[in-house]
Amino acid sequence: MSESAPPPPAIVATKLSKRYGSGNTEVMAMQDASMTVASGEIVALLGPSGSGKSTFLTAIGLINPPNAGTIAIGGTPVLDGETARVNLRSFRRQHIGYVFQKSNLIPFLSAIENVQIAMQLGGMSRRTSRTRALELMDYLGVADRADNLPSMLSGGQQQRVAVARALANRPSVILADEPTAALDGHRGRQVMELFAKVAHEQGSAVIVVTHDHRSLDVFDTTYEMEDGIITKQLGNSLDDFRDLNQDANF
Ligand SMILES: Nc1ncnc2c1ncn2[C@@H]1O[C@H](COP(=O)(O)OP(=O)(O)OP(=O)(O)O)[C@@H](O)[C@H]1O
Repeated sequence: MSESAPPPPAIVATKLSKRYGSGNTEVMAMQDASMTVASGEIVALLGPSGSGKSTFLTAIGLINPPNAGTIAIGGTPVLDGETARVNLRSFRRQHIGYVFQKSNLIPFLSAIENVQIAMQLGGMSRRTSRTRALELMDYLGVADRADNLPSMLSGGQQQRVAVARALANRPSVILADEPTAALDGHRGRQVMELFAKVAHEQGSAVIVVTHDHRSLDVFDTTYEMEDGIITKQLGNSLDDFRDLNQDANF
């Protein structure tokens, strides 16, 4: 029996750089930032304010292209510097789920309609999208609030609905920018555990930007960003311990 090639990593970001402004207002927000994330892996990106985390995440999310570097998602080259290799809007809708710091739910739609709309934009019928939205909301523990407006939900419930919306189109990549910033420690941890569950059970690659060091144990790998530069910290995976042992000449 011939061995089949391993699947490509879900995310390969190579040497991403981004400059804002010019002359004396120039800021080098990201410099040669690289990261590879496997399907089913959940990664934390830490770093002080202004270190470039959102710049990196929005580049991977195909919202804010880098000036230089390449991004491949699931083996497909999508960005080469500022040049798009695919239709970014439809690629993003199909493959990437994005969760912002605030839930950004549409205030005049019910919770379930907020989830459905992500699928209906992709052409799914109202009825099918309602069934899937209910399943997702059940998975996330907010099905009982499906018909409430966002203003009637707690911050944690709103963030769960936002996560359901991000998961709606079964993205292979989920990106979350400080998703627990508005939540207390307990609810914040619940949301982080949810992301880990989605990564490990559904095989999505998940990157979470966070300042919350209390939930770091849910992540497989931790990266730190400082002055636009990313470095990998020791992960929890076997490979990292193997690497460490090799470094120490065991
Ligand atoms: N649109 C922009 N125009 C000019 N400068 C920007 C822009 N966006 C970000 N910057 C600058 O780029 C640098 C990196 O910002 P970024 O928002 O990526 O950092 P961050 O690590 O996400 O910060 P925080 O944790 O405070 O959200 C900062 O110096 C910031 O002021």
